[in-house]
Amino acid sequence: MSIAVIGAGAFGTALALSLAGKTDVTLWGRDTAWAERRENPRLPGIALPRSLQVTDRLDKIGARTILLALPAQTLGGFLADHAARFDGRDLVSCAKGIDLVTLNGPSALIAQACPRSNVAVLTGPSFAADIARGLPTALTLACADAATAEHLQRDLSTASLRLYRTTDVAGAELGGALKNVIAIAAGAAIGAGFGDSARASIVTRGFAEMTRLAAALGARPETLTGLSGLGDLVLTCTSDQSRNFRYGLALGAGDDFAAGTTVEGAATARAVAALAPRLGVELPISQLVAGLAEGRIAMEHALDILLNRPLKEE
Ligand SMILES: NC(=O)c1ccc[n+]([C@@H]2O[C@H](COP(=O)([O-])OP(=O)(O)OC[C@H]3O[C@@H](n4cnc5c(N)ncnc54)[C@H](O)[C@@H]3O)[C@@H](O)[C@H]2O)c1
Ligand SMILES: O=P(O)(O)OC[C@H](O)CO
Repeated sequence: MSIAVIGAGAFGTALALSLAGKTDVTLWGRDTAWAERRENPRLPGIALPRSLQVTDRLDKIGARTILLALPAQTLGGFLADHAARFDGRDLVSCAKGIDLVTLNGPSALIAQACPRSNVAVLTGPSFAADIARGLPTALTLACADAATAEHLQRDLSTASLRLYRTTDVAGAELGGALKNVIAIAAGAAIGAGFGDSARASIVTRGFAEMTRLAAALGARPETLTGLSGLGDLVLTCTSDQSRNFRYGLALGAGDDFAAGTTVEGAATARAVAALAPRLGVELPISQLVAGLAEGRIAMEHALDILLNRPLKEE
């Protein structure tokens, strides 16, 4: 068995490192100048073993199983250029977002570009640094084809990475994408000084939004209560390790935020705001995050917008 990881950011590198202890792994990045030092600046302080092959040449990727760990908004462009190379192999999406151009999730983009492939999703509560350090982590592996789900679950589990499987691709993928939006709102509440009670309300009402939207897009509600939904929501809304949460903190506090940081929830909020009226679902927190991210709504009006909505049953 051999595995390739496409995308040498923090997550792709962490997954490659974890799997390299078990099998033959090649990590592809568009910029691998760091490879000789065996330390990726996106994952500082983590030494990469010599056994992990790092390349910037896609023609070197021969593995049957490919993990795609690029940010969601860059995946469409990458597939437009390179999909033919991968069609027919097992392709595992590791991105957590909704594409702003098509309003599709990464798995649908991949399936459209590579119609002969089995497409799976690897998602769930996991910081790259935790995986890279070998800390215990549980993830969800979703694939509509049950046999492929089983073999990918086996192949991608390691001593510290425990995978659960499901055939609900939409549910698993949407949980991972939508929790990023709610994490921005949770961070904004903390950054603005609204307190932990406000954060708990946002997590709970945000989870209701995630479940509503996912159901409207064909997901099974129970998937949202699993690792990929509730599990990841809890992690991301409560940890300073999360870039989405930290971006929210900065929005709430009126601080600058480091440009170039991958914050999937900002674009995904805008995608969700575009989907909501089409699907006839109400998503006030997500729509507020979209407005904040676009600069259409000022933070000082955010609380009024949420609190002045009509009173209703829970
Ligand atoms: N970092 C984490 O803890 C973590 C955990 C779980 C899931 N994820 C998900 O993994 C995905 C990637 O996140 P990350 O943390 O690795 O991001 P990152 O910011 O660490 O790295 C992104 C990488 O993508 C590369 N890239 C960007 N555009 C590209 C393009 N067009 N072609 C080729 N390479 C390109 C960049 O060079 C960079 O190496 C996101 O969807 C994220 O939500 C991240
Ligand atoms: O740093 P974030 O906010 O992109 O979160 C990383 C992972 O998705 C957490 O599961």
